[in-house]
Amino acid sequence: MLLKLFYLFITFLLILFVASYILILFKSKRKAIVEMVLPSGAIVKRAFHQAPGPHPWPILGNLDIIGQFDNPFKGFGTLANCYGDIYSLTLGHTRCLVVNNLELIREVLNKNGKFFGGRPDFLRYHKLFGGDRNNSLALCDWSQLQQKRRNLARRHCSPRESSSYFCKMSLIGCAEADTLLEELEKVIVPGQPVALKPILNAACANMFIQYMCSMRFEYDDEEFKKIVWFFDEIFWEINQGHPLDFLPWLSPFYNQHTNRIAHWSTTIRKFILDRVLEHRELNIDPEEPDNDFTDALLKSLIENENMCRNTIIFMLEDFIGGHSAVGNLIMLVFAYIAKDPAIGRHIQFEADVISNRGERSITLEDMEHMPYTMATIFEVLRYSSSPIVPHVATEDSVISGFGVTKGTIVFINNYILNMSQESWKNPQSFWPERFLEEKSIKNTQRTSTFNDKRKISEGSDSGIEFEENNYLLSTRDNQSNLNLPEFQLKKNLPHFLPFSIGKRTCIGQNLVRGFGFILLSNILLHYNVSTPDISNIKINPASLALPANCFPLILTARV
Ligand code: HEM
Repeated sequence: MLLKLFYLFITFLLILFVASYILILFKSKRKAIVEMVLPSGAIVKRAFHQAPGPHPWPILGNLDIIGQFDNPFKGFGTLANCYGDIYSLTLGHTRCLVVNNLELIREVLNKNGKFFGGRPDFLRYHKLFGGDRNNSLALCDWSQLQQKRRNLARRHCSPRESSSYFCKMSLIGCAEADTLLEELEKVIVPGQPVALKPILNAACANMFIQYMCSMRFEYDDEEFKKIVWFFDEIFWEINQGHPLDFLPWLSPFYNQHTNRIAHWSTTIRKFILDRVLEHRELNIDPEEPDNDFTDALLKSLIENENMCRNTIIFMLEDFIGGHSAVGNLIMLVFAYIAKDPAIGRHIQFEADVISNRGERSITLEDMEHMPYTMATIFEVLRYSSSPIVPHVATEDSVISGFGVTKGTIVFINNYILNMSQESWKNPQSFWPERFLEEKSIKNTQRTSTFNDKRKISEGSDSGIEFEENNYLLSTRDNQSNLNLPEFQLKKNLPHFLPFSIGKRTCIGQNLVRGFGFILLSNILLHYNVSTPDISNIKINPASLALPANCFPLILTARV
């Protein structure tokens, strides 16, 4: 009897292996069928072979190869040496395409963006957004609702320099930075390391919540502290690969993990509902202009039949959650400063000059006069190469002559772009100066006001929205008097895509730069940052996320 069971089990496994292998081979051999328009105007269907790649195993596909690397994006780069800049992989049973150079990335995200608007169907994504990842702005597939949500969010959450939203961001950021400094004074014991990340994240969360919902929370509010921590856990989680993504049949073994993810996000949504929305819904006046993002969301409930109450709770979850990205980014800046104090001293030099040695807080208007500070933020973005959320082909298409079948996940390898010897001098070194250039005469002699800015990235497809820095002549004179170096941020680096390009580019990049700058500059204006033990600072390549419970730092008040 036992022997029979054993044979049955072996037969079952064999069938499973064979079925898996047939499915994998079928998916990898299938040609993409694409309609082409001939010069005569006639439309014909043509079949295209998929890009080559390593031969897949049953069940695992090529997960065995990727699993050998401490970071998948490093692995993608190594494989490019064997298979070229575009190649296919099979992860579990999912067909994937990896693109490794700028031209190909543009071809996917810009030229053919309409065919690659989907997102992967990972179980963890569903768990984070109430069982349906389409509730999330960043993890949903492209749709009309998404277009509407993006437009609404862009209006409020992508403040342009000339807008009133930008002034609002500056005021909120500076007020919260002052409160943070008071908070730090309370918790810092001279010479002792402090767990900075939760406090920094709380300050970022308050900046975001004030900007989007016109309210803030105390740093010792236990519920607030909890959701800030959970947001940070989610940011870490979402930046990690997980076996479940490609082997979803393992889910019974990861129940505890997925339940934990669901718990984090339901707790956050309950907080948003109880402590933010309920109070706001009572006070909404449809006749009054929008005061903030929450007003706009609540009004869209009345105006747009596609919107429902859940949609706006999820949108607030998504957008308030953006604060964790800023907190992690600034923690990373501090990590690099702790490793190389000269970087901190350069930023402090700029901060001292602009604020007349701390006589006033640093505001967003100072951003363009502190190019080294911004260059340091950009260098962290380059060096940590935040992965671009994978895209998915929504129909058969062609990239660089290779067929891409519907459902293929496309990995955009911006890590390889950021570490390329051709694009960057000594890419392995952390060197903010690479983002600076000497200010041209043309630029420094312009006479225009702070509000008179022309966006020069128009027509460029760089994900970074650069503004031309036109200083008032008087401001320039001040600058020379103050002896600031005549440098500016390099503009329009087409190979630098930290926020991606195309129709799903990041909506939060202006908030990142604005709030990130205010936090970094004001903290360094008042404190030196160091570490009790440099070996504690562990930074993963190709990741902007640090574990929620990460290294402490020593903050020493400047005299
Ligand atoms: C350092 C911080 C950040 C980095 C490096 C970053 C980077 C990115 C990248 C690479 C994408 C993917 C674009 C694509 O799929 O092609 C993205 C999407 C997105 N980001 Fe960010 N982001 C940051 C912070 C934020 C913040 C603070 C917010 C919100 C307040 C935000 C909101 C979004 C949204 C909504 C999307 C999805 C857009 C869509 O799929 O249509 N991000 N971000």
